[in-house]
Amino acid sequence: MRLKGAMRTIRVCWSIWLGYLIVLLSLLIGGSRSVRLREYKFEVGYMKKKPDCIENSYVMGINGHFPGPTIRAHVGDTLHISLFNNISTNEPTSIHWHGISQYGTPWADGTASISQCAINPGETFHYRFTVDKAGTYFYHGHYGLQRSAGLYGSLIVDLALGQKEPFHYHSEFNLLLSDWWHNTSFHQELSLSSKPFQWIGEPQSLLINGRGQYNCSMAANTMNNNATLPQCKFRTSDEECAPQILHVHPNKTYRIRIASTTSLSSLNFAISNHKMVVVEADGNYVDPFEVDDIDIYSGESYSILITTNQNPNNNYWISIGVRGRKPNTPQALTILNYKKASISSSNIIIPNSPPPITPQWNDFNRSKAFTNKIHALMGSPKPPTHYDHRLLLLNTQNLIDGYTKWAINNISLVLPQTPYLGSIKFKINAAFDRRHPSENFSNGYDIFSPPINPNANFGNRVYMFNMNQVVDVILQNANVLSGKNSDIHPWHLHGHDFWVLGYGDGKFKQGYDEKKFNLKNPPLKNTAAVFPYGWTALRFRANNPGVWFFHCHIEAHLHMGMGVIFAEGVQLVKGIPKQALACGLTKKIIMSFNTTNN
Ligand SMILES: O=C1O[C@H]([C@@H](O)CO)C(O)=C1O
Repeated sequence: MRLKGAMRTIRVCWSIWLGYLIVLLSLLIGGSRSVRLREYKFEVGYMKKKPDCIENSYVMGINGHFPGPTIRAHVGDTLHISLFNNISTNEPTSIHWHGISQYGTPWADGTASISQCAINPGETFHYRFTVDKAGTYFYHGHYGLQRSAGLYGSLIVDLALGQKEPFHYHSEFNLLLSDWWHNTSFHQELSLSSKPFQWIGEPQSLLINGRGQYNCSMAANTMNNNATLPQCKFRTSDEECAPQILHVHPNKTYRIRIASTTSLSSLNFAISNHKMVVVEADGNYVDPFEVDDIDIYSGESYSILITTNQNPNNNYWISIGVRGRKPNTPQALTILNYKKASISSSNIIIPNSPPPITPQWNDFNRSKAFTNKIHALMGSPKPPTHYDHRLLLLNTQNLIDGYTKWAINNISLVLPQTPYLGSIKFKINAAFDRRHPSENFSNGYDIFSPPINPNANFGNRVYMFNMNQVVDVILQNANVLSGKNSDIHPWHLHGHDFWVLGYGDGKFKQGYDEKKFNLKNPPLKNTAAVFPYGWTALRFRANNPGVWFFHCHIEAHLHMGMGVIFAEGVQLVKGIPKQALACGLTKKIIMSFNTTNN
């Protein structure tokens, strides 16, 4: 009896301990999930590749991969990426995590001369930051023209475990779009910086996940250029440049994440016979809307849903083509393969109808109609109804000492040697021009004529905001130097999302045009286009202590000075790692600290 009793007691104790153990384990697992640290080692360097099937191309890759490895994390995770500069051509580097707020870690934003010192060859920089919003993002080089050289990759943030998206899908694909030149980024840099200036021209190829095919027959057909071109290669394996084919099952819903890291091109994305429902833009949910195709500007990302409800015995084209600039680049193509339509590594069924035709490049009304369909999903944060600070930023193409540049309110940005984050925090006046930059431009400026005074100045002033101020930015487009054109410029803000309050044609009329602002359900984005001869109105709250780049996401335009610097609450920034500021005029100061606790 006694023995039985003792056995029972032991069993009860065991089950209690087992219970404790399970709770402890689940806490440990659960706890570590909510604060999971994800570590990556990135080694940046050049490698020989053929992104568009042309031999002897050199791309900037990571760990031998182009595009770089996809980072996938959950909301709340901390990423630690140690970035080793192994670039053999003696170039510094830095990587920007596009769309990530960097709240509390502004030194990890990856902007050389702004948030950190450029990383020299042989050095390792440690990026540590938390991802706080689910969505489709990417990362890319933010030094020189390294994005054009191929330094980019995807960054996907999933919801925290247990959370649900406001839409349903069976499976997903991830497409990172880019453009590719046969001239190296060195050549491009040289031609943009020389006197007389030489424009880089349109890209030779468009790439989907780093793969394209230069001037092959199918793609070129779509440009009515049906010469005796090489066959496009659609085999699924053994061809380095063969496109990644999207294999689907019939009657399912798929999420396709699409991000554009193009250096120049505005793109149109379409899938033959399939409607798409847009559900996410730049990491924010949008009120779902159905379209046949989407426009996507450099720096933007979308998620679309498609339903595979077409004849399952066929395959369907997926295409991207150039919009917004007179195209001189064939479409990039891949295939939506219904698993029933047989496919083997050597035999792919080419869709039986031609690829979708990219809409007219200069049908800007069509572009605006798409953009105006994007609204925030109900329940998204609403914009404040009033602003505290309004900037009117006019972009012009100018000549400075005979060099062709872009200027904002007559200043073409040249970054200083010392990162602003350090020089503002430690009040080093000599590091940059402390005067207030201009918040407006002349009332009489005629945006439809070439600049009357094409001379602008170089500068590096900073727009300083008080913490939590509501800032309006009106981007105003204008004619270029030749007086014959006005380009599209996709503007990207670091450190914040902004509400896109509206777009308009012509010159922004203060006191009148704001009556048309959408304050009800404007989308939150981090990149928005300003259309030719038009304006775009943005609103954001300056609530992220740090120094933030705001610039045209066209790599060549940024290189030509098309950007401004915003700063707020820099004195609140704590714990900047020494290595972020160990250069220029902050080097001595930062090295004298015992710890990172500045
Ligand atoms: O910045 C640019 O310069 C050229 C052209 O305006 C002058 O050559 C072009 O197409 C741009 O986008």
